[in-house]
Amino acid sequence: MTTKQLVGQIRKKNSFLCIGLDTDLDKIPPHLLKEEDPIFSFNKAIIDATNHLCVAYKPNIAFYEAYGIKGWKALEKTIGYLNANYPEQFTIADAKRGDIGNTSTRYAKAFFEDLNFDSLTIAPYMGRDSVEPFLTFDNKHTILLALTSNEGAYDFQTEKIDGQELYKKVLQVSKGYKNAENLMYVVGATKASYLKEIREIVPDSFLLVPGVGAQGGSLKEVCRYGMNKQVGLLVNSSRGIIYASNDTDFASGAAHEAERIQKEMEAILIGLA
Ligand SMILES: O=C(O)c1cc(=O)[nH]c(=O)n1[C@@H]1O[C@H](COP(=O)(O)O)[C@@H](O)[C@H]1O
Repeated sequence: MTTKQLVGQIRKKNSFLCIGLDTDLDKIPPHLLKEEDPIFSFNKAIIDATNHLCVAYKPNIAFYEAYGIKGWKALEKTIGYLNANYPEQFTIADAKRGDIGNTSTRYAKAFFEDLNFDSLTIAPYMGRDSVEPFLTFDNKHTILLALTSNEGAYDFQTEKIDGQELYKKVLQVSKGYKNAENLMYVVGATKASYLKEIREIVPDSFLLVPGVGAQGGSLKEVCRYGMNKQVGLLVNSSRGIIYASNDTDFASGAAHEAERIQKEMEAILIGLA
């Protein structure tokens, strides 16, 4: 999907919500465990109930790898279902990969070609030659971790190197990578106070912002400094939406919570909030 198409969807739906499919067999409604593929059944019901309220889905790959071949099959079925039935949805494989160039190329093939995701999260730590292989794919997006939502972000990301915080260096240096127009960045919603300075470095890039909902980040705070002319934000909530209800009404419970966030987004977009 092109960035222009993504922006078109955001405008059409008045939503920049990304729903995280962090599907955990210990948390899904127990009646689904009798199904042949409980992970896929859960994801399908959530997607069918919420797709009109969001513009993106983000399966976190750890939740699938945790179940071995069964989990990987459920992931394949989920991305296949999204691409076949809701091709307007932007899909994010949250895998946080990145390795020497030769290996990164294989990761890129796995997620962009074999599974056909629109985008993939990548750790920037190994530098230019670990990131550039992902950037060579047309209309595929590489989402680089800049300033993450967790406490450990303060261990390295905010530390200064030659007078500049590491996360700022990641933003600045990566702008010079070949095909850098295919880059987006992760900034945690819990780090909203940093967004003004982040926007000074990457005014036009899309930001994936996880950390509202279960981690307590504020949507309003994120929008105040993070939004740009094309909106430029994908705000993710996983547990807060998909586990809003743990009963037979789980899909409508998820839709209800997604709608609550979408309405808040709509109010911000039309300037009421
Ligand atoms: O790359 C991510 O998506 C990510 C980066 C980050 O800084 N913080 C973060 O929480 N995430 C992911 O976003 C999701 C957040 O889930 P909830 O806290 O349940 O909404 C999880 O899949 C995390 O792995």
